[in-house]
Order: sequence, then C-alpha cells, then structure tokens
Amino acid sequence: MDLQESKFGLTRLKKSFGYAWEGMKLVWSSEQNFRIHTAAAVIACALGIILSVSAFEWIILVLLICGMLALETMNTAIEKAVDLVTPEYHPLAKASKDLASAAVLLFAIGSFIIGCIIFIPKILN
Ligand SMILES: Nc1ncnc2c1ncn2[C@@H]1O[C@H](COP(=O)(O)OP(=O)(O)OP(=O)(O)O)[C@@H](O)[C@H]1O
Repeated sequence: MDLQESKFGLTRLKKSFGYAWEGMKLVWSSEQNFRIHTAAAVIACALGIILSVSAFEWIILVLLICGMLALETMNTAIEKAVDLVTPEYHPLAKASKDLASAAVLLFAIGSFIIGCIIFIPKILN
C-alpha cells in the first residue's frame, strides 16, 4: 500500500498539522486573551532564564504555559461551537461559555500561584 495514501500516511499527518496551524493562527488573530497569555509566557521564560530555574522547574513552567494556551484555545473552540448552534441568547449557551471561561480562569490562578512559588524565593535571594 502507498504510505502517502494510507490511513497513517505522511500526507494525512501534514494535513493535520496544517489544520492545527490554521487554528493557532485563528486563535492568535481573534483572541486578545490568547495574546496576553502568550506575553505572560514570554515573561515567565525570560524570568526562568534570568533566575536560572532548575530542570524540574522548567518542566513545570512548560506544562503550565502549554496547558494555559491549550485551554484558552479550547475555550475559543467552545465559544465558536456555541455561536454556531445558538446565535441568539440562550441560558445554556451562557452556561457553556461561562463554564469554559471559568476553566481558563481556574488554570490561570493556579499557574500564577505556582509561578509565585517558583520565582519569588529566587527574586528575594
Ligand atoms: N448565545 C448566548 N446566550 C447567552 N449568553 C451568551 C451568549 N453568547 C455569549 N453570552 C454571554 O456573554 C459572555 C461573553 O461571550 P462572548 O462570546 O462574547 O465571549 P468572549 O467575550 O469572547 O469571551 P472570552 O473573554 O472568554 O474570550 C459569555 O460568557 C456569556 O455569559
């Protein structure tokens, strides 16, 4: 069987990356919050370099940064899907969007607290 045409072929993989890239361009261009989270991620990485965080702390930071950006992207996907299904006001549409936003906020609060735990002792030293 031709690898290019098989279910797990390279063309299929390339297309999947292409769709994911389209999604990343969309969330970057349409969502201010995603750009704010990206700026916070850049600041966290700069602090990580300046304050020489350990390998374990880098793992935590990368997990938090990727998790935050992925969650914000998923929040946008939920918003778009809700708008597609219910363009007019509906209490369930409100609940769905508010819950997705709450998930983002919870992760952001947790990330901020962990960031403080990692960086504040190093800044004070
Ligand atoms: N169809 C709807 N029916 C009821 N309430 C809605 C609807 N669409 C949006 N809302 C309410 O308005 C809020 C903002 O929705 P909107 O789609 O503008 O998201 P947003 O401002 O882009 O959110 P975010 O800041 O998370 O990107 C929702 O959290 C929800 O409370």
